Amino acid sequence: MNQLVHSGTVPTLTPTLLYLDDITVSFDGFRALNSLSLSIDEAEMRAIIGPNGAGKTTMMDVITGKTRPNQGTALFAGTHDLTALDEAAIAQLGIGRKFQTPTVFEMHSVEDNILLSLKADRKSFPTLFSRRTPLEKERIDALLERIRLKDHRKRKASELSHGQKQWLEIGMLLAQEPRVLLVDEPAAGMTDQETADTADLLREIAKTRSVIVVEHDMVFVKDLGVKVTCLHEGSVLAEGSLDQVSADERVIEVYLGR
Ligand SMILES: Nc1ncnc2c1ncn2[C@@H]1O[C@H](COP(=O)(O)OP(=O)(O)OP(=O)(O)O)[C@@H](O)[C@H]1O
Repeated sequence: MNQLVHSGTVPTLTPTLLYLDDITVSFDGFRALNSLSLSIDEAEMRAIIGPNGAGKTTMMDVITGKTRPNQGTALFAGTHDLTALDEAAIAQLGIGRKFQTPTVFEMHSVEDNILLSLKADRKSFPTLFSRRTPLEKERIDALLERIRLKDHRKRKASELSHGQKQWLEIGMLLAQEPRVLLVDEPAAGMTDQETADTADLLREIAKTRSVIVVEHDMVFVKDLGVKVTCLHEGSVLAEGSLDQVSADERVIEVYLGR
């Protein structure tokens, strides 16, 4: 959905999907988010960087309804007020979140993990033994291809490498057709090759969906090649290309170092 944004005197239509404005979250008086404003377009990938304690996780918690802000606006697709919805309702809207540690069904095969996610709205136990519809089979194949696990479909998830488990979980989230995917440090603990493949995977996903990636690995962020937002003390410190943000004196001071 497009959102009307007034730039100067001429209103223009921009495809804003996620709009945060003046978000503040206080924990016993300490502001984890301090008047944070940020907007993400439809099918945009954004990298969020910043020092420990900058508020990155708290921002994701606000978007997914885990934490309620004390003040501010959080709109999804121009109309849905995220501050008024619970986590389940927000997930239903199409906001998927991947935490840092992979959570897959270890004892099930790779393809059954995807199948369970396709059918997540039904009871999982009977569905594993029920026939796969041709449409389900087609979707599982497409997802396995996308997450680079087609040749591993029959293996137990527990046998996958750490990187492959991360991809599997991304595939499970994709099975739910999110409009935006929030991903927390996907490259942590991956080999160099897996890290490069993950950057490719996220770029492919971002052709049709928005992706927000929280990341500390600057090589990976460079590889993503997307707009970067640096948070500090709960607000946006700098925003732009990685080159612009990493040349910013304030970012160097609080995060990147000299
Ligand atoms: N439930 C809570 N109660 C009290 N303080 C909290 C709570 N959650 C977060 N904080 C504080 O809010 C600040 C922001 O934390 P947050 O986890 O959002 O930062 P971050 O940017 O994700 O950091 P990191 O890179 O270390 O994950 C930190 O100072 C943290 O200690």
